[in-house]
Amino acid sequence: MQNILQVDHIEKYFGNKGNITKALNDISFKVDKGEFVGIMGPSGSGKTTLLNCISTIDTVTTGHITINGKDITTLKRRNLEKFRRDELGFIFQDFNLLDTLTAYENIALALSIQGEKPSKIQSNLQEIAEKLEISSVLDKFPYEMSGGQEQRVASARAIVANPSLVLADEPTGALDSKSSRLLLESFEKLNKELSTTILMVTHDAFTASYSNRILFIKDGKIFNELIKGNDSRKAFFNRIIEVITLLGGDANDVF
Ligand SMILES: Nc1ncnc2c1ncn2[C@@H]1O[C@H](COP(=O)(O)OP(=O)(O)OP(=O)(O)O)[C@@H](O)[C@H]1O
Repeated sequence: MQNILQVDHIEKYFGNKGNITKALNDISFKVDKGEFVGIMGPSGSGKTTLLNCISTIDTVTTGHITINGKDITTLKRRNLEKFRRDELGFIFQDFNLLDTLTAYENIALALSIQGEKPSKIQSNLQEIAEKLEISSVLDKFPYEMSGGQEQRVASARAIVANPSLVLADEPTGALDSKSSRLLLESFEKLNKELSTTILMVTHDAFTASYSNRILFIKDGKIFNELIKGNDSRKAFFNRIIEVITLLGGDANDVF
């Protein structure tokens, strides 16, 4: 199995002498191509910091992160932007679509920046729009769409250029339960049918239950890992709740 992400003994400190927060404290893990991995943990456990370091938005204090064979902790600043554009796709909680562009234009932007031919853009985009069930809203502006449609458009934008790794930060955070389910079913489809590799941070057990493996973080360390294996999503959900309960979390609003 091809390794897409390797995180090696990373640490991240904030602050300075006398007032240091160790946000990440010796974290190591790997993600192979085609995996759908969830990251869970209580508030302040380091999830966002970890995602920011992997997405090259922030830098680690020590350790290494390798994405698709490149050590991003040693990449020069001027190469980072190109690296992000070519290798990573981002899905945020608040969609981040451009208001003045239609859904089609928002998605196509990612490809036109890369210099793709218009005909190639159209065929890639149509295929992904069908998988995400947004073909009928491609001519609409963000204000004309539901939150769920906006997030599926944002997801199409994240994967249309076929990045090595898609990073999602609380992607269902702003969605109602029906839209969340639809979005997660599309993630499942993209992961199974296109082998899209997804790393998703969430505090929500239902959302996490769509992934195939979950890393639990507490106080900047990985303290548990759950693998879905042949479990149904419901059985996996129950196992996630067990871990959370074991840790003293509330099963309703998880962490
Ligand atoms: N820029 C910063 N400066 C100082 N401390 C920070 C900074 N960013 C994060 N921290 C601290 O690092 C720790 C981890 O924060 P992080 O935001 O990664 O947690 P999280 O698990 O994403 O939390 P949440 O679920 O609430 O978003 C916390 O103690 C936080 O206060």
